[in-house]
Amino acid sequence: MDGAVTTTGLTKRYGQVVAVDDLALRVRPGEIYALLGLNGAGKTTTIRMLLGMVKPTAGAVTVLGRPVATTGHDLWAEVGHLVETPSAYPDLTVRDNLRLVARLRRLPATGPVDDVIDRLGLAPYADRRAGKLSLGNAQRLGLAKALLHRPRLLILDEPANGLDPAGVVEIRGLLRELAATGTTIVLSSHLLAEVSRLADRIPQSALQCHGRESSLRHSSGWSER
Ligand SMILES: Nc1ncnc2c1ncn2[C@@H]1O[C@H](COP(=O)(O)OP(=O)(O)OP(=O)(O)O)[C@@H](O)[C@H]1O
Repeated sequence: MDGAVTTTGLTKRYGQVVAVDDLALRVRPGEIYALLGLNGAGKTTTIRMLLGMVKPTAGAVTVLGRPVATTGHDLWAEVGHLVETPSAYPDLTVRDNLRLVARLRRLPATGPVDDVIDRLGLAPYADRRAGKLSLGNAQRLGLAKALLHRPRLLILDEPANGLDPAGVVEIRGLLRELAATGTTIVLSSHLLAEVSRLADRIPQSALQCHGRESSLRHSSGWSER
C-alpha cells in the first residue's frame, strides 16, 4: 500500500446510477497515470473522491500514504489539482489571481508566481482580467494555480480541455518534465491519442459508464511515452 495514490473497492452511487464501481488502483510515485474513459465513465467522480471532494459510497482512498477522509490541510500542501472548468476571480488579473493563491499557500508574492506564469506561457496575458481569458488560457491559469506550490502529486481532470493543438503539446511537455523531476501525475481524459502519448499506465478499471460496458481502457504494463 505504498503507492502515491491507492484506492480499494472505491464506489460511488447516485440513486440508481453507479458512477464508479469497485475501483482498485495503485499509482506509483513518479509515474503519469491516466484514467481514460468516455463521457460519463466516472472520471470526474473518481478524481473528486481522490481529492476528498466527494464522499465515496464505499471503499477507501489513500493519498501520499494518508487516508483521504481524515487528511487535513497538511496533505494539500503536497497536492495540486485541477477539476473540470477551473474557477478564477474574473475581475482580477491573471497575476493577481495567482498572487492570491500564493498568499493562501503562504508563498512569496513574486518568485513562484512569475515562474509559473513563464512555465505556462501566460506572460502575454498576465495583466489581463481572468474573466476575459479564452477557454485555453483559463485552463492554463487553472494549471498554474495547481502547480504554483510545486506539489509532489498533481491530480488533473481533463488537463487538455480547451487547449489548441500547440497548447496540448506544450502542456504535455510540461507534465513530462514535472514527472521526470519526481512529480506523480494522475490525469483523466476521454482522448486515447492524448493519453497514449503521455501516460506510463492506463489502468484496468471497474469504472462503469451508466448503462454501458466498462468504458475505461486498460493497458497493463504499458510504459511507452
Ligand atoms: N452529482 C451527481 N448526481 C447524480 N449523478 C451524477 C452526479 N455526478 C455524476 N453523476 C453521474 O455519474 C456518472 C459519471 O459521471 P462523471 O462526471 O464522473 O463522468 P466522466 O467520466 O467525468 O464524464 P465526462 O467526461 O462527461 O465529464 C454519470 O452518469 C453522471 O451523470
